[in-house]
Amino acid sequence: MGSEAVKVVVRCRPLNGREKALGCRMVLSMDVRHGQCFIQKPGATDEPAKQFTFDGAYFMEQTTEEMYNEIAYPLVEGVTEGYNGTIFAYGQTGSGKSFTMQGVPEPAAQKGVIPRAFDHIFESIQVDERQNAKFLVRASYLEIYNEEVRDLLGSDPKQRMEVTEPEQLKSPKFKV
Ligand SMILES: Nc1ncnc2c1ncn2[C@@H]1O[C@H](COP(=O)(O)OP(=O)(O)OP(=O)(O)O)[C@@H](O)[C@H]1O
Repeated sequence: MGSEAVKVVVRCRPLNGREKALGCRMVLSMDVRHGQCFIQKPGATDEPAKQFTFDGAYFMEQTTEEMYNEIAYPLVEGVTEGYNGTIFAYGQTGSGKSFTMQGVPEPAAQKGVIPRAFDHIFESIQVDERQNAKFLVRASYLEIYNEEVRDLLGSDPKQRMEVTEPEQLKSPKFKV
């Protein structure tokens, strides 16, 4: 994978029970090695498939473990060396964002990006051999849904937070 500052990868989940019951068919295929997706219009076999290329492509059988090792690992490794890094999942409802980021405990290969990043960071801290090195790890867990912000670790995760921009700081700040 190249050395661009921003990388975009795509993941395809299997059809769910509801989609199968409705008789939906998979219209997507992938060339995983080249990060390419092909979308074939149903019933239009004479039309060429629409083709899209990403920095990475993950199809149904690929695990979060593979995704983490290829995409997130180098980024989190950079964070342990003092660089900033962001991973975010984007997609319509039910597309698999939580499955990828939070994951499921079983099978182990589908453990999510967030718990993997936590393990990775704390392992790096444990093996850091610098004398007197101190580490501060902070975590917050916010939901932004329909322009509304909620603190999911707050005493009332349903309480809506106000987004303000203090004049002095000139940077956005969340306030309850
Ligand atoms: N790669 C995958 N393999 C198997 N099942 C998956 C995969 N991705 C998602 N699923 C399943 O699809 C369903 C929807 O996924 P998920 O809840 O992660 O979607 P979401 O994008 O977080 O949705 P929402 O925006 O509504 O919260 C879940 O039942 C999840 O277990």
